[in-house]
Amino acid sequence: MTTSNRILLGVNIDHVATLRQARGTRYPDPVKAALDAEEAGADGITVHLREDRRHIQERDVLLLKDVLQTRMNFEMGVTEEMMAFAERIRPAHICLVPETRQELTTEGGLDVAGQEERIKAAVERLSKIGSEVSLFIDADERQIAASKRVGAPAIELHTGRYADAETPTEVAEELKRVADGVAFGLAQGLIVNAGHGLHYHNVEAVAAIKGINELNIGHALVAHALFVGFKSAVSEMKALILAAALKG
Ligand SMILES: CC(=O)[C@@H](O)[C@H](O)COP(=O)(O)O
Ligand SMILES: NCC(=O)COP(=O)(O)O
Repeated sequence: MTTSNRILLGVNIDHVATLRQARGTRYPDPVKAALDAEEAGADGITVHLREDRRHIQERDVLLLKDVLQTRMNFEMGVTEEMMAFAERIRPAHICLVPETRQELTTEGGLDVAGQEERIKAAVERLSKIGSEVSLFIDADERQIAASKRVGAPAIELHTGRYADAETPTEVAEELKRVADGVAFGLAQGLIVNAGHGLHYHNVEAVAAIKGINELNIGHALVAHALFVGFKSAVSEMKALILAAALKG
């Protein structure tokens, strides 16, 4: 199997909206952040419309749909409300994620293997609107094989455990888990993306894994943007991942 050195950067703008929602203001506008990200080299824009609306709002998604020059990756829980909204906006990409209201962040991957019929129905329904559907899962062969069986063309491997690993041994183990997941996903004929918890100090090892199509990165990028501006934060991240992919 041949794999290229090309790797894409999807910029997740959720946490620009988190700052706005903290005060109920009109600023900072995630739509402005998305346009700046595109100018700085983002290959796509990711938004997660959470059931509790803690950050991104419908208004953001509707505006982005009209103004993005690249493509939207719409992250959503598998609920009727979200399915109907996705059918209305028809994003280029949809990533199905697990969601619980109380969680601090997305704490693990979607259990595709444990609910194949339900996820298969969702993938079929969303594929009909022309969206490329991916499943946000742990780097686990059982979940990857199930993702293939339910007909998803793509997966996004959750890198949170790698990002949270503390000792060098844990980091190496978690990185290997992601790399093995990428290889297994590619062998199944899936498009393999990855993301969650990646930042300027841990991203290179993941970007160096051969065959990853896209990394979705948000929280660290928004945090860095506070100090260097959104465009610089995106272009620095893009340069890092491209260099790592070329070396890897
Ligand atoms: C699914 C995913 O990994 C991201 O969309 C992430 O969920 C965004 O941030 P929060 O989990 O903090 O809402
Ligand atoms: N799917 C992962 C994502 O979009 C970004 O996650 P994070 O960088 O905000 O942790």
